[in-house]
Amino acid sequence: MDLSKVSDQITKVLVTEEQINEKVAELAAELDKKYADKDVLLVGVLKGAVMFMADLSRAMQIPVQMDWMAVSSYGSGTVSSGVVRILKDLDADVLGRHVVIVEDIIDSGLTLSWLVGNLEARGAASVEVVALLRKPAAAKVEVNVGLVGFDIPNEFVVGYGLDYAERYRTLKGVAVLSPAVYS
Ligand SMILES: O=P(O)(O)OC[C@H]1O[C@H](OP(=O)(O)OP(=O)(O)O)[C@H](O)[C@@H]1O
Ligand code: HPA
Ligand SMILES: [Mg+2]
Repeated sequence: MDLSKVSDQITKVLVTEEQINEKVAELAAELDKKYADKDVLLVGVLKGAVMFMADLSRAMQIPVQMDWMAVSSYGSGTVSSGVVRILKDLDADVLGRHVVIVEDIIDSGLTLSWLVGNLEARGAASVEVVALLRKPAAAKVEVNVGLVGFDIPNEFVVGYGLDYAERYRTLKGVAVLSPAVYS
């Protein structure tokens, strides 16, 4: 859906569809170079990373496999609970494989720091993170991120996979949600 359809529910467009496309191509090229001769498993974090995973994986020119995990720390609110739950685990065994976690956003960092530790503990050969968005001012824990698309301000955003109470995921760009929608 075009951002213009919800102009009354957002305060600012942060990243346009065009900017996302350009950045996804850049990130894919970097991953192609880095993992040229490696057996790569892209791990998408449901549901937010669905759009990013679909675009990033197709922009890559090396063969990769995809798998998915669903973890949740937000529920229907706008602040992380800090408690990470596995809602759906991987189908693949990551032992000895090069894992690239594909995330839509690093906010507090709690989800990813937990996830990186979890996959390392399963014996992955390497675990790297590629995130489209990051909120540096919201970090509660440091996450060692390999690649980041855009650093954004500490405001609640929606679109390109990111939701508020399961809405707005299908927007083509990323925008700041008007506080009037959730207060
Ligand atoms: O850095 P953090 O503060 O941990 O926040 C980031 C995580 O929160 C969101 O997921 P959410 O739990 O909302 O699930 P969803 O992807 O299904 O919307 C987002 O997709 C990240 O996975
Ligand atoms: O700003 C956000 N928007 C939507 N989902 C999120 N999950 C973490 N941060 C965000
Ligand atoms: Mg969410």
